[in-house]
Amino acid sequence: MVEERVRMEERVREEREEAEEGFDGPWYAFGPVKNAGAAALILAAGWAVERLGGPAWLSAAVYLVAIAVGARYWAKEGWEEWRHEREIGIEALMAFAALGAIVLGEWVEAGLLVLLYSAAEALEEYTYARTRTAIRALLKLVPETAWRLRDGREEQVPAQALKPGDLILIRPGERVPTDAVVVEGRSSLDESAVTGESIPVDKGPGDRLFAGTINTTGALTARVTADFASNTLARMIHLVEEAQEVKSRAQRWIDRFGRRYSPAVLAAAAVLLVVPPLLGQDVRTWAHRAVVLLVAAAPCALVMSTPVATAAAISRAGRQGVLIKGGIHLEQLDRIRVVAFDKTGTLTRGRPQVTDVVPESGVTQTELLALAAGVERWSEHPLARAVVARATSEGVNPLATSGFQAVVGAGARAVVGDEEVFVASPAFAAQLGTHVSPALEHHAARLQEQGKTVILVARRGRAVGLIALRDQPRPAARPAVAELHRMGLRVVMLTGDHPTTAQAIARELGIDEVRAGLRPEEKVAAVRELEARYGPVAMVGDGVNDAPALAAASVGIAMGAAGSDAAIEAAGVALMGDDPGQVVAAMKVARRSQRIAWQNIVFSVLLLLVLVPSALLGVIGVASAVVAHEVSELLAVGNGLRAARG
Ligand SMILES: Nc1ncnc2c1ncn2[C@@H]1O[C@H](COP(=O)(O)OP(=O)(O)OP(=O)(O)O)[C@@H](O)[C@H]1O
Ligand SMILES: [Cu+]
Repeated sequence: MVEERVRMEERVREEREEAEEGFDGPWYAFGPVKNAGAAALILAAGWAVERLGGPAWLSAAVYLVAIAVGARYWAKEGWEEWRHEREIGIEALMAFAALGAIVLGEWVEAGLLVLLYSAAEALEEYTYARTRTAIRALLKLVPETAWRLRDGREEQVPAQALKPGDLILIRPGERVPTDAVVVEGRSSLDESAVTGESIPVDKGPGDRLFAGTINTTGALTARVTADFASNTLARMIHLVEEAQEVKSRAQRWIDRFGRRYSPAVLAAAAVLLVVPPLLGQDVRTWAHRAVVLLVAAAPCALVMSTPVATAAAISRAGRQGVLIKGGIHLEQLDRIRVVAFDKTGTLTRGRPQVTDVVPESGVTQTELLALAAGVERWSEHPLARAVVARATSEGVNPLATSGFQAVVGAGARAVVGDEEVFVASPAFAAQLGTHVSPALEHHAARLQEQGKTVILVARRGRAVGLIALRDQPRPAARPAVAELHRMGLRVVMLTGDHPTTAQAIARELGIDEVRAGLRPEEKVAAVRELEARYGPVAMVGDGVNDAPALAAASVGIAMGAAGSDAAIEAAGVALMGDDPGQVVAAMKVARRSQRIAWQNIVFSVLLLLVLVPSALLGVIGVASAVVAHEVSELLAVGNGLRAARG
C-alpha cells in the first residue's frame, strides 16, 4: 500500500515536472514565477512592519511566511532529491543557509536569500522551458482547416480530422495540412518550414508533400499519407524536443561534479561552525561565515552553463531544417577536423543522365541500348534507371532477359538467349577478364576526365560498347565546400565511382581529397582511416545506402531526411533538405553553442574562485553573496540564449 502511494506520488511529481518543462505561456503565468512574486510581496510587508515600528514578533512572523512561500517550490525539490536519490543538491545548500540565517536572527537576509533564489530559479526555469518549446512555433505553420474531396465535392474540415487515404485539395497560396502524395496537378512548393531551403521545389504526381509547406503556383490534389500527429513536421518537433534532453559530455561531467561538490560545501560549512569556536574564536562570526559560504559556493551558474546553450542551439538548428539529436552531437560537431561527403545524391543530385552511347564497331547504338536496358530494367540503381529512361525516350525496346543479378557496387548481369550479358564499371569488367578494344578504352578515359561515369556493356566476355552518364553537382555544393575550408576543415569525397570521374568532379567542387572505387563496406574503412589520420570525421550521406559509414564516423549527417525515418535513425544529425550548405549551418550552430558553453563554464568557475575565499575571509555578507550568485546564474542563462542567434 505504502509503496503504491509512493509510486503514485512519484508519478504525479514527474508529470508536474514534465508539464513545467513544456511550458509555453507568458512568463507571469509560470507557476514558480507567480510564487516568487507572492513571496516578494510578503517580504515587503514584513519589512514595512519592521520599518513602521511594529512588534518584532509580528515582522518575524511575516518574514517566516515569506520564506515559507518563497521556498515552496525549490525546498520541495531539494527534499525529494534527498529522499529519492540521497543527493545533496544546491537546494539543500540554500535551505541550510536560510535556516542558519534565521537562527542567527538575520530575518531580512534569510528572506532575501530565499526570495532571490526562487526568483532566479523561476526565471531560469521559465527561460529553459521556453527555449525547449520554441520549436513548437513551427506547428503554427500547419493550417487549421483543409479541403477534403469526397464524391467529387469539396468540404472544409479541421486539419486534425484528416486520415491517411483522404483526398485533399490544396490551392495556390495555401499551406499543406499534413503529409500527402500528389495525385493531380503541378506546382512549386516553398518547403523552407521543413527543409530550411528557400528555393521552391517543383512537384507533380507521385511527389511527396510535407505538412506546413506552402503551395505557391498551382492547385494540387493529393492523397493524405500521415495523420496530423505523425506527419513529418510533428515528428521533427518531437525529435528536437527529445534531442534537447540528451546531455552533452560536459553536462554529464558537471552533473557528476555537482553531486560530489555540494555535500563537500555542506561539510566545509559544518567545519566552519565547529572548528574555529573550539580554537577560541567567536561563534557568531564563524556561524555567519558558514552561512555565507553555503550561498557563495553553490554552483548554480556552473550547472546552467551548458543546458540553455544546448537547447537554444538545437531549437535554432531545428527551425532551419537541421535536426541535431542531442548535446553530445553538438559537442562532436565542434571537434570535427574532416567532412567526408558521399558523392552520389549528396554532392550531386543523384539523378544521372545518359550523355554518350558509344557502341563498338559492328554494333549499332540501338542494339547497344536495347542490350543495356534489357539488363538494367530489373535494377533499382540510379544509373540503371537512367539507361532505361534513355532507351524509352529513343523508342528502343529493351531485349528480353532472364536471371538478373545485381553485383553491389559493381554492376548487373542477366542472360539473353543463352549468353551472359553484363553492364558494369570498367574495374569490375577488368576483374572478370573482359576484352575491351583499345579504341573503347581510350574513349572511356576521355569521358571520365569530363567527370562522366562510364559503364561497359559486355556480352560473351567482350565489351560491345560503353554508356557515359553525368550526374549534375548540386549548385550549393561548391559554396558549401568553400565555406567548410574557410572554417579550417578538410573536405573529402567518398565514392564507388571511377577515380578519374571522381577527380574531375572533385576539382569542379574544390574538394581536397578523393577516395574512389570504394565498395559500400570499404567506405566504413575509409572513414576509420581518415579519423586515424586527421582526427574526428563527419560523414555526410543519404543515410540509407551508407548507414554503416555514417555510424562509423564521429558524427553521421544524413541528407534529404524529410520523409525517411531510416535516414533520421541512422545519423546523429539529419538534414531535412538536400542542401549541402546545411552541413555548414550545422557546424556553425555547434561551434557557437560550444563556445558559449565554455565561456559560461570558465566564468562560473572563476566566480567560485573569487566568492569562496571572500566568504571564508568574511569579506562579503549573505546579501551580497546571494546577489552575486544569482546574477551570475542569470548571466549564464542569458549568454546561453545567444546560441539561438547568429
Ligand atoms: N546497375 C548498375 N549498372 C551499371 N553499373 C553499375 C550498376 N551498379 C553499380 N554499377 C557500377 O558500380 C559503380 C559503383 O556503384 P555504387 O552503387 O557503389 O556507387 P554509386 O552509388 O553510383 O556512387 P557513390 O558511391 O558515389 O554513392 C558505379 O559507378 C557503376 O560503375
Ligand atoms: Cu542559484
